[in-house]
Amino acid sequence: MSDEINSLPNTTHGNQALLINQSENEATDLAVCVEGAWKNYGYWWKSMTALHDVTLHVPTGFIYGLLGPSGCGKTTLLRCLVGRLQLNRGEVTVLGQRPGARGHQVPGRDVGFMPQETALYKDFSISEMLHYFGHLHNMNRKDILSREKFLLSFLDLPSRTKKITQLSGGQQRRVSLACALLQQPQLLLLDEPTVGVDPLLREKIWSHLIHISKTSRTTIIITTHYIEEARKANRVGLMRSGRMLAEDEPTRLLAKYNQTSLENVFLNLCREDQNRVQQSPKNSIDKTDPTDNQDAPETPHSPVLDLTTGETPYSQIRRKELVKNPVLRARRAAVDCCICPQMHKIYASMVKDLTMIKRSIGFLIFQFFIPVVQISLFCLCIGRDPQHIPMALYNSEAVHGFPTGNLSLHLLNKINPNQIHFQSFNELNKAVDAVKEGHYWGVAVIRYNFSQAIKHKLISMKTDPATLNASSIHLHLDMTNQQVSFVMQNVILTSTQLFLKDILAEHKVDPALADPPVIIENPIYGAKVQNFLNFAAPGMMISIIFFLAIGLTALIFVVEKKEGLLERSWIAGVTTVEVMLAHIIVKFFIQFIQIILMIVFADVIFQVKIEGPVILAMALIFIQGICGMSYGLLISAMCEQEVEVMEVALGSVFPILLSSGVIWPAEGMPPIMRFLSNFTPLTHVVEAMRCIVSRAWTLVYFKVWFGFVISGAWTCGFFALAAILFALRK
Ligand SMILES: Nc1ncnc2c1ncn2[C@@H]1O[C@H](COP(=O)(O)OP(=O)(O)OP(=O)(O)O)[C@@H](O)[C@H]1O
Repeated sequence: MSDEINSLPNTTHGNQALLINQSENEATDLAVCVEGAWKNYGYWWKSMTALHDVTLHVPTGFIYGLLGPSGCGKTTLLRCLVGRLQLNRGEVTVLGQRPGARGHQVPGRDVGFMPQETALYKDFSISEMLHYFGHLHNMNRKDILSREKFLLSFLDLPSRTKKITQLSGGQQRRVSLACALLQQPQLLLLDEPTVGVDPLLREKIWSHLIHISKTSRTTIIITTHYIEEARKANRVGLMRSGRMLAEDEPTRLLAKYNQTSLENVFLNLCREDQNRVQQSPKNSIDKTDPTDNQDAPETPHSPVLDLTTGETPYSQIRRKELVKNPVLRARRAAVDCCICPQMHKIYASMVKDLTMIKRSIGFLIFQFFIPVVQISLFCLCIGRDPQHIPMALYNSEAVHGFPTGNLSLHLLNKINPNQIHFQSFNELNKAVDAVKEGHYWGVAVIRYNFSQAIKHKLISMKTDPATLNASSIHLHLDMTNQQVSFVMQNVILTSTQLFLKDILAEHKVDPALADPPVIIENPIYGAKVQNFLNFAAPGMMISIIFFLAIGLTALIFVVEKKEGLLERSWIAGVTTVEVMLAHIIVKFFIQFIQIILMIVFADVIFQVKIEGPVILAMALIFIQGICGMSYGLLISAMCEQEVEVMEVALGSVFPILLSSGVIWPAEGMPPIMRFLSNFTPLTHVVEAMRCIVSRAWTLVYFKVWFGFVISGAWTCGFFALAAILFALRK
């Protein structure tokens, strides 16, 4: 129950309590009561007022026609009634409580809402669409089927198995109406239900609405552009530019204005309103922010009070007490948010997600392939040593053939041709020019007296500069490619060491003399021969699943939001938590298969050895996938269009990837960047993954469990932010 309303003295509020005098002098309870409603869109100078001090009263069992031209605020008012929009000022009571109040079924089962856009899942059949809403409202299968049968025949719909995409625009609107009528709610809010409907069917729909309003006391608020069809309503409200010009029975309005059509009544009211606005000293009501004007006197145009018969109980409500109270509203919102997720709503959302997947099997297979292709390409293209590096060779000793005892040939034979591929030149200048032209990565130069000098150095222990110079290979390298030049130097250094050992052994000297004074013992972790792949692959596995989850979730939710599907589900009572839980459960299976395929490819085919428990590695990747989903949800809360999603998602991929130490060790970053990298959602998780994969660490190690905790914390943070943004941007 609304706290403020309860606290108001001298007012009688609530579904059963608030009574109004009808023209027939009957006492009728109010299903919907709106008092002094102001609604602004946007902030600061961009703000525009969509509702100006609107008052609306709909007794239970009434059909209320909400009329007015396009843009006058009808949809805004309906969205306030179902709790999708919060008023800036004023109060709304629907079926006795504030919409969205804890435990209230508005939004939820008690309200059937038909939005202006069709808001249907295009790939679903009519039956699947009805079943989705039926499950959301916790209806059993039998009830859903019996209502489905009735609605199909009543709304003149084609076969239940027909897809929404195969229906005409008018038929789609009727399916949308069927979804609103499905659970036989106490309150029906229909935004333009008769658009695109032929006159006969329009008549039938009206008869049905009148029938349910009489027999089951369903309250119906209907907006329409066809002003005359609203004659059938018990009460109409005529709106213009966000203001309620009049609210009364159609016959009484016709009598009061001495007119034969509601169109003319509306014209008269518009003229009166126009004069009133022109005479108003302010004349700038559209720009007024009601929240800045809370102490201003009542506006002179208080049409409802002017045009209804005399004093009503609502006029006793002190408007000033209905002003925005941020603390109270924040407290209310926080309490309302703490709703325990309900199984039937999660189930309905899961069935809906699975149906969507079923409709796009190709896309599902594609989803399985993406991580496999990405990890395979990564393992194939990244981290391997460059091979067959072309190098020029100028061997002075061999220019005129190889003399006996030629040691340069011996040395060159030690160099693996698969790693460095030499091309001999007879002139040094030509070899250097070929490097300058980019044909080779460098020139190896061997002096004419190399063999002699080597013997002098090793056997006779001569170390004068001339001997040292002549006994060395001279490398003139193109150092523009770090990895290639590193491999060239490394290969030539190791081969030379082997060559020296051979020479020493030939001359009965211990070859160990050629070893550098460093002994690399068996490593504590990892293999003696390491490669870049082992370093980068764990990070890549985490990143692939993380970024995939971001993209897919963000796109799915933005499309649903854009097409009004998410809003419709929210009005049917689903919460963001339930939608997300359903998404996670369904994605669990997809992600599970993705992770298995990726690990099999990396481990079995590309030999990325996972030393630790594979299950732990999979669990970490999985949790990071959920983190990606919640980040995707946050992106979808921020963006309105798919293009924006792509921009934000792609815009975050590289900064996160580069600063989290996935590609290059964080130890190589400047201190400030290294500090900042602690605050990316990947850094600690990737580190934990490396510890599991390379060091066989388990959860008893700090770095591993910290990775899990950080991933969970980012997930909760993204999710909370997304929920707040969704609530703020309603
Ligand atoms: N999300 C929004 N942000 C900013 N302004 C909005 C938003 N939604 C509606 N408006 C503005 O509020 C005013 C009322 O819009 P609303 O959709 O309630 O009108 P309507 O009477 O339902 O019109 P129609 O019959 O064409 O649907 C319009 O001027 C519209 O431009």
